[in-house]
Amino acid sequence: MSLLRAEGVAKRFGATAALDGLDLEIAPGEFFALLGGSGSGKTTLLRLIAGFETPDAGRLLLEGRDLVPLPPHARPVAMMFQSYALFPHLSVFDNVAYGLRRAGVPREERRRRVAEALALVRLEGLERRRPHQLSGGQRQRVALARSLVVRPRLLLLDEPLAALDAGLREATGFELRALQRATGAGFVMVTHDQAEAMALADRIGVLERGRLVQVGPPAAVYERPATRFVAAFLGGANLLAGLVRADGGVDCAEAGCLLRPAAPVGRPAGAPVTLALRPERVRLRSGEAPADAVNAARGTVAEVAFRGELSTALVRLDGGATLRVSRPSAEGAPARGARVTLTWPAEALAVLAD
Ligand SMILES: Nc1ncnc2c1ncn2[C@@H]1O[C@H](COP(=O)(O)OP(=O)(O)OP(=O)(O)O)[C@@H](O)[C@H]1O
Repeated sequence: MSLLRAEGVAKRFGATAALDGLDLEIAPGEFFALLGGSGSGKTTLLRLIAGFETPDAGRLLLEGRDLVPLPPHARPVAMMFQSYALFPHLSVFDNVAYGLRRAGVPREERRRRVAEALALVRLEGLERRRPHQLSGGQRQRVALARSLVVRPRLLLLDEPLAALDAGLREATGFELRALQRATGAGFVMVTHDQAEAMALADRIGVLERGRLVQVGPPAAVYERPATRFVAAFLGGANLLAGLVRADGGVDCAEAGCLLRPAAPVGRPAGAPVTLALRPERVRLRSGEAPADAVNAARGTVAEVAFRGELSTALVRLDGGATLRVSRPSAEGAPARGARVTLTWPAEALAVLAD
């Protein structure tokens, strides 16, 4: 059975459809990341699952049980807010114990479970401190302990790493992953950071204007984006437009060559189609390709940007399109103005649905 099941969930605020008939299934123990731009409905979905909002239509089931009639505290769900929402006047211990006290858990058990939760997030010894006496990373861990101490079946995390320094984010991300495995709870994390979502989650879902436009394992969504929005949102794919030929190839004037994807295009001859091509799948070599090349375009290097491990080159193709090419900096950067040939494997071309 799925842990969480959302069926046709809709929520409007006045004229705004924050969620527009959303279907989603989360498996037990899954780490799921919801990605989307500002205002796409990410927080609204979390608030509906937690019970802070009521859906206008649709169903929300947790382990088969209807969540909607239950008040927030009766749901086996916890939510960690982006701001952490710690009580400033309470100690770390009392912040973490809060949910247990409200649920009427006896004092001894409360002590034991708070100690367990603080050990889980490695905060032993800081029980008596107040939130203002902690670092940002420690405050984040108090918020995590407070969410986990009630042993939720599902933990909702709204931008859990957003308030941390860049340096802390990676380490804290690994910790989140380990906590998720240790507790066995399902995690649903909201983020607008695509790299973070892909690094942490078993599956990601991309929200666009209140609809989930694609759901799948990070590598699958990244390699095979379904729409222009997903392609652009996840790491800036190159988009190439062309016309389908009778033999299944795609004439692409802006690339100045024939595109031949490995998978069937699935459109009739003469139909327009757009293909996505990831910058790191493009190979760059100096010199000219033959004029009738397939999956090989000629162009001139317009810009080169060093980005540490990788360098990105912008190559203006003779057909007019500009392609982003990224490759390990260790391979050496091409010179600006150099004539180059770009090639890519057929399976790197993903046909977009729109
Ligand atoms: N209480 C509310 N009253 C009116 N409009 C709201 C309310 N909550 C959300 N909205 C609107 O619903 C839409 C979705 O908002 P939501 O907060 O879910 O987006 P989000 O994806 O979490 O965005 P962000 O990344 O900026 O937090 C937005 O257009 C927002 O302005």
